[in-house]
Amino acid sequence: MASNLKSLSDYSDKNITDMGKKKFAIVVSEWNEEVTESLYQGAYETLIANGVSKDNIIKKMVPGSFELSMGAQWMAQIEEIDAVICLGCVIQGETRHFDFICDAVAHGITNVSLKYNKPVIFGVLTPNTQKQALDRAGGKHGNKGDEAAITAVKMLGF
Ligand SMILES: Nc1c(NC[C@H](O)[C@H](O)[C@H](O)CO)[nH]c(=O)[nH]c1=O
Ligand SMILES: CC(=O)[C@@H](O)COP(=O)(O)O
Repeated sequence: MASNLKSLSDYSDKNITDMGKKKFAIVVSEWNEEVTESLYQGAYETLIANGVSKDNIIKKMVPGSFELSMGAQWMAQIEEIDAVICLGCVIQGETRHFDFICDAVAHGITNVSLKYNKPVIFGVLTPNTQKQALDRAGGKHGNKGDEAAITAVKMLGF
């Protein structure tokens, strides 16, 4: 369902299990930092709102979304980490570079999740414009960071 039909920040909080002892890593891309920092704030606040301790949230930065897979792997291999949330924003430019980054990071994050048998959440915006990005990072379509965080919480309650 397109984001303009369902806010990224709307979710059911039914069946959320106790997150008091769960540890989360949030890996954030530095590219489009205005957007990714908003995604991080959304994810952080959503984790806290669902019972996660501030002391159990680790933030790590990577240069760009392409590096999210590597950052996710370095965090997922830490036994104490229960879930990894990857946040990025890849904005379409003039060339096909966008396609290669988006494809690589989607497959990379999936591979890390399956390799370490832990939720590794794809919280990466792939808009055509800066406006579309801002609309999905706390704007009219909600915050993709909220969605990524509640997805991690729900997966830990599987
Ligand atoms: N254009 C965007 C990038 N590009 C950088 C790549 O992610 C990567 O860091 C570089 O290719 C070196 O490996 N990254 C984003 O996150 N968003 C963009 O719009
Ligand atoms: C997604 C990108 O890497 C992109 O911003 C690069 O821009 P361009 O395709 O115009 O070189």
